[in-house]
Amino acid sequence: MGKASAFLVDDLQGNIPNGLVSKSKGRETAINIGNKTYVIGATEKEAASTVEIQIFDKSTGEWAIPTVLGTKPKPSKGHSAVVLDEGRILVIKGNSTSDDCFWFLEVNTVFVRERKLRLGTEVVAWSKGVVGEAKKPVVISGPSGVGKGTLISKLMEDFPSMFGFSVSHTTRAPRNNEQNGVHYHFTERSVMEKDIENGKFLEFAAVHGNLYGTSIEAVEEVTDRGKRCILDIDVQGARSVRASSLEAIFIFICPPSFEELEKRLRSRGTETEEQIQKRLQNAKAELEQGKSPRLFDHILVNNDLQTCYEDLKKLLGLSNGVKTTEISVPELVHMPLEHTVSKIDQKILINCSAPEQEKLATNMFVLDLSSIKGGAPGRTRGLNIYGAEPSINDIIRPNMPS
Ligand SMILES: Nc1nc2c(ncn2[C@@H]2O[C@H](COP(=O)(O)OP(=O)(O)O)[C@@H](O)[C@H]2O)c(=O)[nH]1
Ligand SMILES: Nc1ncnc2c1ncn2[C@@H]1O[C@H](COP(=O)(O)OP(=O)(O)O)[C@@H](O)[C@H]1O
Repeated sequence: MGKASAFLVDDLQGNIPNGLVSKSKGRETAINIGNKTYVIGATEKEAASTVEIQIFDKSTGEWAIPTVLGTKPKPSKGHSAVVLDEGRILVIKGNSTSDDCFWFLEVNTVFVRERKLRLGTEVVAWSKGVVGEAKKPVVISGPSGVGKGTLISKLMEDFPSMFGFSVSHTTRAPRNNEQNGVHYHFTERSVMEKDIENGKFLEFAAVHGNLYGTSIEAVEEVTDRGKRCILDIDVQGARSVRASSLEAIFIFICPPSFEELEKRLRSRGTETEEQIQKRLQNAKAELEQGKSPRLFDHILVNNDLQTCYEDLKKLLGLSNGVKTTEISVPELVHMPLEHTVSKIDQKILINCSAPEQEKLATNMFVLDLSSIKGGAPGRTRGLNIYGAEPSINDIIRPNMPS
C-alpha cells in the first residue's frame, strides 16, 4: 500500500469513466473497472524491464501492488489498453508485431478469483494473445501400456505441422530411448516441487510413485508455434486440466482387456517386474475413473491399432487418408507506437494512421476476439486480425475517444 510513485498517471481519482478506451499515454495507462483503477506501466528503471501493475481502490483511496501471475510482457515504448469485460483488459503493445503485441490482463476471472482466495492478496494474471485458429488442445489419458504413446507418435508423424507435444516434467528416470526435453523434462523432485509451489505448472500428479506435471510453458511453447497441443497425462491430470481454462478435448484410451494390457506392458520391456505390478494395480483404478461422468468426451478402445488410430483421427476432424502438411501461419502485422483503439462488441478497432492520413484508412485493423479460447494460466488463443474497410472507418470515427 502507498503512493504509486513510479507512475506518472495524472488522470486518476475517478476522472476516467468506467470502460473507457484508453489512449496510449506513453509508458503507463490507467483503466477503470468498477471501483478499481488498474495502472499498467513500465517501471522508471529501464534495467528492470518489466511491465508493472498497481491498483487504486477508489472506494478506500488505497493503492495495492497485486501478485502478478503468468508470463509478463516485455515493456515497449508505449501501449494502449481497453476493457474487454469485467474481468479482462486488452493491452496492445506499440512498436511490436502481432506475435507479441496483444496481451490480456486478467483482473477478475475464475483463475484470478481462485488465486486471490488462496493468496489473500490482490491478484492479476497475464495471458498473451495468439493470432490464428484456436483448435482445442487434445488431452489423452489411459492406463500405462494401453498405447497412448504409440497413437500420439503416429499422429505427430502423419501431421507434423499440425500437432505439437506438450513435454511434461517428471521425476522418473529416463528409459533408454528417451531424450530429455523431447519425451520429458527429467527433473529432480526438489526442483519440481519448488516450481510447482511457484505456480509454474498447469497441473501435476503423483503417478506410479513419481511426480509428473505439465508446465504452463510447455503448453505455451506449442501454442506459440500455432500448433494444436497434445497432452499425454494421467486421469488426475485430466481432471485438473478440465478445471482449468485450457478448454481441451479429453480422450480416454481403453485396452480391449486387462490381460492384453498386461501383455503389452510386458512386451514393451521398459519396466521392472515391480514397476509392472504397480502400473497394473493402478490401471484398475484408472479404468474405473476413465468412466467418470463428464470427465472424458470420448472413450476409444485400442484393440486393433490401425482402427483405433482411424477413430482418433475422426474425432480430431482429420478426414480419411488426408495428410495435411500445411498450417496457415498468420501474417505478422506491425503495430506502430502511435495508435488508438476502440471496442465494438467483440471487435477491437485499431487505428494506426497519423491524423492527416486518417481519411485514407489504410492503417485500420480489426482485431476480432469473438472466437478466443483459453486464458491464464497460458495463452489466449484464436485472435483474428485483418485490415478494416473504409466503410467501417467511417462508422467508427465519430465515436473515437479524443
Ligand atoms: N498428470 C500428469 N500425468 C502425466 C504427465 N506426463 C505423463 N503423465 C502420465 O504418467 C503416466 C506414466 O507415464 P510414463 O512413465 O511415461 O509411462 P507409460 O504411460 O507407461 O508410458 C501416464 O499415465 C502418463 O499419461 C503429466 O504431465 N501430468
Ligand atoms: N493396438 C495395439 N495392439 C498391440 N500392441 C499395441 C497396440 N498399441 C500399442 N501397442 C504396444 O503396446 C506397448 C505399449 O504401448 P505405449 O504406446 O508405450 O503405451 P502407453 O504410452 O499408453 O504406456 C508398446 O510396445 C506398443 O507397441
